[in-house]
Amino acid sequence: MNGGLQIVWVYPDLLSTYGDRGNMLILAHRARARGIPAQTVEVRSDQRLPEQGDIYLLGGGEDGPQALAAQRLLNDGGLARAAANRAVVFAVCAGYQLLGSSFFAKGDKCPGLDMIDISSDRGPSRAVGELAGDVDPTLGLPPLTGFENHGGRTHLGPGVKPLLRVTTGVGNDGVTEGAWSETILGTYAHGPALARNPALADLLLCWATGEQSLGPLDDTWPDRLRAERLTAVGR
Ligand SMILES: NC(=O)CC[C@H](N)C(=O)O
Repeated sequence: MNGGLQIVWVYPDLLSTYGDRGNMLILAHRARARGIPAQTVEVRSDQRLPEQGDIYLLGGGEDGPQALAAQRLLNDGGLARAAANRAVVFAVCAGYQLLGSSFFAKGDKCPGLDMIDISSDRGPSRAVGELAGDVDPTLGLPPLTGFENHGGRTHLGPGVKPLLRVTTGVGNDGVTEGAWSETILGTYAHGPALARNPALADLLLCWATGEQSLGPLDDTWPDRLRAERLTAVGR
């Protein structure tokens, strides 16, 4: 982090469904509100990814754009190199699946970036609706709330931990949701996830800045949103 936080939105032209770009806005806002300068960079799929970013964000996408994004990210190689240098990666849905060894798109098995120990196949039906559950206690976060819409199911290897135990929705397989390892975290939660889960945004900011904690913010509005969404699923 040289003089400020660089937040990179990866391939807005391919991976950006259900308001996932909001994750970038939330991170920049919550950093600046703590006096941490933050710069946002949007990198299209025909451009090289910068490797000095502090946080890389990937969103959801339909099968075709997802497969193309994976191919271009594999050719580019920058995301894997940045993560190997301990950049933070936060990936949603299609972006989450393509960080693993393989995923399915339009019936074909596609190679992923193999950055985390997951693989995805197809489920018996599309998972659409609210997604909620209890986050891995080692992360110290309140329950997660999000919205999911995916056909894939994700299987976790021993190299990653699930992000949460599902209480509503499907996530990876109806039992667990998302995965994390070191400074890479993936989830099926749209919403956008970081607007619905500001504590998760702050965790990513702590990982990126090396801070143990960040000063409190007025979270009246996000708290209202969380209460409304969690009440809707009986929590
Ligand atoms: N919303 C998404 O990103 C969908 C991801 C993937 N194409 C699937 O259906 O599983």
